[in-house]
Amino acid sequence: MIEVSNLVKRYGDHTAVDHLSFQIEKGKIYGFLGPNGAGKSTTMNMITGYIASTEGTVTIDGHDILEEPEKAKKCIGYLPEQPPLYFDMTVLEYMKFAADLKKIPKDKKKAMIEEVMDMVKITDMKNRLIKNLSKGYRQRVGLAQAILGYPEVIILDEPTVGLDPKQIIEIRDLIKSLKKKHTVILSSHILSEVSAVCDYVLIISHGKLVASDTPDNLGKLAAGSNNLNLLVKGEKSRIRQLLEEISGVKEISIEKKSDQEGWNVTVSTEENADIREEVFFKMAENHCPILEMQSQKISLEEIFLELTEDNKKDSSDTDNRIQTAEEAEAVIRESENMTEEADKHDSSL
Ligand SMILES: Nc1ncnc2c1ncn2[C@@H]1O[C@H](COP(=O)(O)OP(=O)(O)OP(=O)(O)O)[C@@H](O)[C@H]1O
Repeated sequence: MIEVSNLVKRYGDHTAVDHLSFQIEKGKIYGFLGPNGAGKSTTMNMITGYIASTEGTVTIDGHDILEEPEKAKKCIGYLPEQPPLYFDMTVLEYMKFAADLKKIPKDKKKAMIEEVMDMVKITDMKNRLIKNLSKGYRQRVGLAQAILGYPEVIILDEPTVGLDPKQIIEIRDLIKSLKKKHTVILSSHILSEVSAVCDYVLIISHGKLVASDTPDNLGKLAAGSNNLNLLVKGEKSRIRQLLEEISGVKEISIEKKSDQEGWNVTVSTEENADIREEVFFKMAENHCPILEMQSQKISLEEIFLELTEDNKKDSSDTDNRIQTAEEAEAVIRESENMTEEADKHDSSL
């Protein structure tokens, strides 16, 4: 569907996107994840033909975005980070304007606009000036123009930034529903967002692709290892010796906490090595009873932070935006009370 090959964007000496290559298949939701300044918007702007690449190519359904821009762009609906809205138009006027730009046939225009407005729930606001809408409704209008014409691919740059919790949930549900008929690419710097919505995640740091996989597989991808934590009774040296005999074991640490029976054992294993059963039988056969066993998976969050750590340290663009799921949730909780106020304000206008 989309093929990005060795894409590079340089601004003077600064390389914003550095030899990116990936493929996008039909009918999935892809998440472009990376810290601020990683190069997400620049990449999206090149995919959609908003800006030209320094090197590399983007083809959409076989059409090169620079050589056959009209044909390629016909397949794409784009919601940039700043929605391209005209504040002095009403929602309906803007939708008609967007439909004309997209050359939607006259006989289909009215029905399609009504259908799309209904889909993103802005029908009640159709006669309201865009400048009088809340941020959430403006975002929906931006989304409506991206969906208009039902392009095969819908590209959304940070679609939930600045929205309140209720609006975030609604927009996420809407994005998920788009998957039935469209391929969706969205960018975000919030990990919980991509793992909640996307089938496939591309992690970008310093303009480079540092990992790409399903959220599940990325979650399993340990940065070298997974840990198994045990509480075991028996002789310390014997426990160590037995564990050393198991293949896949990388490191063993054995400590005793004064207030408890048995040894606290942490075994770090190679990626994808599941040694739990072997540990259980070996310890049982050798009369070293296991009192507790817990396998510690490395979270997607830890992987994301590790893969993009340098970017966070170096980035001159780092601002006060939310970086982690915890921060996002704290903000969400804080702003929960504001949701109803915003809704009341909208319906009183
Ligand atoms: N027009 C430009 N001129 C010079 N540098 C630019 C320009 N646009 C972007 N950059 C730089 O390119 C890098 C990537 O920016 P980009 O906006 O693509 O990042 P991003 O991952 O989308 O971040 P954010 O989430 O903050 O938007 C940044 O260092 C940015 O300062």
